[in-house]
Amino acid sequence: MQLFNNPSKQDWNGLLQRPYNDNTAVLQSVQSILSEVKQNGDAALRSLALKFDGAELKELQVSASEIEEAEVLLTTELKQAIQQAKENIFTFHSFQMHKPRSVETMQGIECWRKSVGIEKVGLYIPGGTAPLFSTILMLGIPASIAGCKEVVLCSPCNKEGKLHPAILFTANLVGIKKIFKVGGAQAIAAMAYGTESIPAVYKIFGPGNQYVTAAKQLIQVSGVAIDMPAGPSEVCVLADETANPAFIASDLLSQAEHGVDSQVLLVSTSEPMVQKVLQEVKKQLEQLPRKDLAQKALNNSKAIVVNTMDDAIEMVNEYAAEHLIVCCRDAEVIAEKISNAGSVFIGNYSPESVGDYASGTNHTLPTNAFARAYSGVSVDSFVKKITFQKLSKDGLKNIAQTVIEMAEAEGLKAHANAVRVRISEP
Ligand SMILES: NC(=O)c1ccc[n+]([C@@H]2O[C@H](COP(=O)([O-])OP(=O)(O)OC[C@H]3O[C@@H](n4cnc5c(N)ncnc54)[C@H](O)[C@@H]3O)[C@@H](O)[C@H]2O)c1
Ligand SMILES: N[C@H](CO)Cc1c[nH]c[nH+]1
Ligand SMILES: [Zn+2]
Repeated sequence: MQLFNNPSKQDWNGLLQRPYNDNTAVLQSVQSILSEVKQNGDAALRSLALKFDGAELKELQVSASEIEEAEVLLTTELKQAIQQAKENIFTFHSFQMHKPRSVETMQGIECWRKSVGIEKVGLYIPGGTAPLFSTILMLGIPASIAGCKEVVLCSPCNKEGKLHPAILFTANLVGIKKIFKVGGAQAIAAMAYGTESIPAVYKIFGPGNQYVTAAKQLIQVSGVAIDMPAGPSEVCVLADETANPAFIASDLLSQAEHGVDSQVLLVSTSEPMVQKVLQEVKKQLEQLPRKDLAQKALNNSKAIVVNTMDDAIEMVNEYAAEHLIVCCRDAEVIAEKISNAGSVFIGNYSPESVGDYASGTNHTLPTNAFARAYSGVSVDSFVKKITFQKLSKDGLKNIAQTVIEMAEAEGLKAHANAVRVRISEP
């Protein structure tokens, strides 16, 4: 992790760049994967599974017996943990569903809006470097609360052509039956275009590596919606001299261990504090089984010291991190000043890992500064909001002149007539 001391504001933009900003090569190879799947369907999926996952697949869909067998392969403790996480995530997300409320905009004109679940959705569950079964809870629970009728799940298999039992157990727990052993950009293509085995969906959700994220961005031109670009994980920690260096180091490493393309950032007003964190990072890194991955991510990562807390807040807002941890005096007051972040963790006892797994909030979040404009996944992501209106005859009379005036000014006489014909009815 490189240390930068009081960089000038002109240098901020360069400093805050993500490591793999130029994804031209990734986009090109993903484009050819998308075309291959569009043309050759299941056959392309089999050959890409061999190429990227080393697996020779006969059936792409997980069978009912594979799902049943998975349950006995997990410990009771893990099943209980998944169940607890499910309950918290359900509690947080069920509060996001609103009952339609009708508003009378003028006398006799009633308008309302209703949320309707998207009928067919596809969930991508990352599995290249770790089987992220927690992501199934993050996507499957809001999909079920929203009332999505058809849910398709894709995740890459191992060399033996199998999905991790925790993926199968968790999918079954949230009621997902259509599970496919397909990963990477090819999974996104399959859910967008449909193949002989995999049904096409209307919207695709879920995080993934650079290939998966590029594929989600590219398939939008074919009319399929996506949740957001949720690429390689990142965390930014905002800390002053009151923070605990060991806690901060553990948070930075928790996201660095996701993969070589992750980035972590420490922004602080205290150089001595940053030095202590850097020492702690070295110490704690040695204990990690995924030390090599984390080390590569740390090579892309930065610790930045600034003069004032106002500068620090401005910097983290410009960076727009997927996750922001605020470990400062008056952390709650500072958190109120955050305008760009996927999810914020306040104070010394709110490590990001709790949001990754079990506190209740969603961990599928915008990366690569997309938090400036996108929100993380929620029940809203799985619904369309349809507006309705009903006018009485008197209501139409009340608004008639307004509409006729405006329609005629736009030169659209037929629009005006649709009102006139009704109010002139005897
Ligand atoms: N933003 C979020 O909300 C969020 C949440 C969880 C995880 N993540 C991120 O998801 C990512 C998961 O990545 P992963 O790699 O472990 O799993 P993954 O499932 O996203 O990707 C694995 C697949 O990538 C494809 N692939 C690998 N190398 C390729 C190449 N050279 N060309 C084309 N395709 C290739 C293969 O098909 C492989 O099956 C991590 O970066 C993690 O940080 C993000
Ligand atoms: N930190 C990831 C989101 O960027 C989510 C996750 C899943 N498992 C562990 N972490
Ligand atoms: Zn994580």
